Order: sequence, then C-alpha cells, then structure tokens
Amino acid sequence: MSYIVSTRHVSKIYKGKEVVSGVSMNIERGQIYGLLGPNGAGKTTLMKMMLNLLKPTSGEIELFGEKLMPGSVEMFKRIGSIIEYPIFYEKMTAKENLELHGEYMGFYNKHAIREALELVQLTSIDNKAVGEFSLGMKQRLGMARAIMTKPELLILDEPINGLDPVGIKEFRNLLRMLCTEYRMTLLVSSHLLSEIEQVADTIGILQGGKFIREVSMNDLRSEHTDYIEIVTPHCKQAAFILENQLGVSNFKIIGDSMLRVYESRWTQQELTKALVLNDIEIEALNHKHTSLEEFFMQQIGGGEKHA
Ligand SMILES: Nc1ncnc2c1ncn2[C@@H]1O[C@H](COP(=O)(O)OP(=O)(O)OP(=O)(O)O)[C@@H](O)[C@H]1O
Repeated sequence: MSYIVSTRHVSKIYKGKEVVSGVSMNIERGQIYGLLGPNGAGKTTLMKMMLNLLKPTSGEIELFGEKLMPGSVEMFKRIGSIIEYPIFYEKMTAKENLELHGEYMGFYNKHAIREALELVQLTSIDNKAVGEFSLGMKQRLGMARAIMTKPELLILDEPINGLDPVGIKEFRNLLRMLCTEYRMTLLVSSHLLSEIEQVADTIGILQGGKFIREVSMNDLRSEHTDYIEIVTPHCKQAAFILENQLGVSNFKIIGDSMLRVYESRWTQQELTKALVLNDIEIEALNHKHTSLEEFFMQQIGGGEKHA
C-alpha cells in the first residue's frame, strides 16, 4: 500500500526531553485523518516535522512515497498547511496576501484565489485590510491560503480554534468537500474528539509524545456505542447460549464474569429470558452507552478534562 504520509519511529527531543517518541503512522490517500491528543501531546511538533519546519532527532518521514530530506522543496508544492496561528501581512487585503503567497509558491491564478475565498465564504470583504479581520476571519483566510493551490495533502493544526458553532459546521462541510470533490487527503489535529469525529475517517491518538492507537471511525462507532452488559458467574455458559441459541455473534467476554452484547436486535428482556431458562444466574443486566469522547478519555488515561 502506498501512503501519502508515512512516519517511521519518528522522535523529537527538545532540551533533553522527548516530546515525540518513536511515532510510526501512515495516512492513506483520500482520507480525512484526525490526529487527536491533549495539549502538549506533540501534535504540532509532529506536523512541523512532516512539513520540514523541524528536523526529527531520529526516524524517517516519507511524503508521497518519497523520503523527506533537509533540502526537499518540490514535494511541498503538493501540500497546503496551517500550523499554529496563521500569520498575514496585516496592512494588505486578503486578496493581496493570497497573491503574494501564490508568487512565493510559483503559482499565480486569479480565478483560484477567488475560488478559494468563495470556498471559505470570505467574499464580502472588499478592500478591508487583514488587520481588521476577526480571529475567525483570519482562520478562514488561512484556510483559503492553504487550499488555493489545490494541494493533494492538507495539514491543518487545530483549525477549528477561533470558529463559532456555525463556522465549525461550515468548516466540517468544507473539509468533507475538499476530500470528496477535490480529492485532497487531510490531516487535521484536535484536542477534542467531538470536533472531528463527524469528519474523520480514521483517528490516531497521541499522548505524551507516544502514538497510542489508530482506529477507523466506523470501527469505533460499532465498538463503542450502545451495548448490553451482563454480569454472571456463568460467563462461558452464557456465551454459549448467546451464540448457539440466539445467534448473537457480536459480543465480548470481559474477565470471568462479564459479557457485553453489541447487537441491538435483542432486548434486555429477551436476553434475560433466554439465559434464565437455561439456568444461568444473572447478577446484573443493563443497557450501557459509551460516548466516543469517553472512549477517547479512557485511551489517554482520563488525564485532562476538556470543556
Ligand atoms: N521549541 C520548543 N522548545 C522546547 N519545548 C518545546 C518546543 N516546542 C514545543 N515544545 C514542547 O513539546 C511538547 C509538545 O508540544 P506540541 O506543541 O507539539 O504539542 P501539541 O500536541 O501540539 O499541543 P498544543 O495543542 O498545546 O499545541 C510540549 O511539552 C511543549 O512544551
């Protein structure tokens, strides 16, 4: 499989402290990949290394199947990015800022600039200097700058910061559109699962510089949403009944005395009846729900609390 981004055992040490530790991750073409982790997890550092803004202390990075070297230039024409807070020439207009960026990238296309401004819904700004823009408007302009060259890969560091709820919704739609209609691959970081769970195809979790887990959102949804939890001293027998009498296949045995049934076609009453009729003692049988946010907090050790 060829990946758009591939990191192998990438680490970064700052002043003797390892802030990114042996991260190996792969991003497939055409995906929206959410890089999740609490503040300080190393997301920005990892993205900066992918963009050659920082040199890894050890490890290797490949972009578009090509090894990233200190002098690599050409591959960055295929990438758009927003890292940390986007900086502009404050006295210039949005259009002038984008024209300047186009010149710097060796790309000039008036139509592309107008299209990018339209895509981020930043059109009625006339001749306003960027210095007069709100934080949300600057975020949108940063996005217009990142997408105006129609890059194959878009790297966005916490892009939702500074957007209001309506802006967040529009922004999610834009990300989806860039992926489906413009065929871009996106890497988007966030410290909140709720911000990107609706758009990401895959999430990778970073905690304390370490890559903890990678999971597809589809798997996550089917694994970690509603289930019925059965507590019984006869766990193995109960599993046998579920499987052979009721035809339940999606369940998990947890320890010696707990089962979780992830199939919704059986009600609590039906499961209780089937088990009791087979002389299985039931200590508890309850419907449970794990939110994806709870799952994320469990993964990162319940460390930080987020608003
Ligand atoms: N230039 C630097 N010198 C020393 N330490 C740094 C430097 N830049 C980042 N760090 C440290 O590296 C760790 C990871 O920071 P990084 O900004 O990559 O995390 P993050 O996951 O992006 O978090 P945030 O969302 O808060 O930006 C932090 O502990 C940070 O203090």
